[in-house]
Amino acid sequence: MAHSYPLKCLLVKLVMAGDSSVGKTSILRRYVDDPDPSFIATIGIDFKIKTVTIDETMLKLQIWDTAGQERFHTLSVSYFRGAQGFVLVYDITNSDSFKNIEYWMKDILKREGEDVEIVLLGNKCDKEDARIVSKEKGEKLAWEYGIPFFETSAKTNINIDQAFSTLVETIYSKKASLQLATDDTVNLRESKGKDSCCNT
Ligand SMILES: Nc1nc2c(ncn2[C@@H]2O[C@H](COP(=O)(O)OP(=O)(O)OP(=O)(O)O)[C@@H](O)[C@H]2O)c(=O)[nH]1
Repeated sequence: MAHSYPLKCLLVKLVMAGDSSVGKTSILRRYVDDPDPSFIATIGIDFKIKTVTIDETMLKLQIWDTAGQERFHTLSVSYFRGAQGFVLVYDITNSDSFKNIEYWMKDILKREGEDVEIVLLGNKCDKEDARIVSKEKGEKLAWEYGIPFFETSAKTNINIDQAFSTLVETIYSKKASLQLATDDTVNLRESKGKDSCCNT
């Protein structure tokens, strides 16, 4: 019987980052649509799995939802290690969360170097009346960092899929060539057939 599995399956680690209450968990829940989250209660770190297919390749996204509170900062950044992509979030109604993007960027680049993909999200764009950070400011900051930018709403489901798709497609296009040569060293794991990472 001809197998129906795609030829390749790659594991991609993504991390949600940004200040407390900007909406990281809400964005992730909206994207993954998973009512039964995996939760490591003792350390307060949550992750979810979502599988997407690009071309003939399955990508198993392991998305870590870190805590934005200052007291968890050291713990949160410890989960940055080995990530290929970051969803960096601020709240358009909270200017501090926008100012702190600079520090989150430094944390990411300091730990993971330049070889990561990052997407910047200005979340809660459904709250136009309470807006403090203009869309232009968000666009300008993202342009300075050379990363994609979206204004999103986890509440009304604006641009959530688009933001993740952009991030994942960029990772896929850049890593696809590397993976053949370096495999695990770029933390993209390929497997085939019955024990594939995507056949869970
Ligand atoms: N109006 C509106 N509210 C949102 C949106 N996203 C999240 N919220 C609300 O903002 C609050 C914080 O959301 P969370 O998803 O818990 O934020 P977080 O970034 O995960 O917070 P930490 O876990 O403390 O880091 C909750 O009350 C959400 O319902 C959005 O797009 N629009």
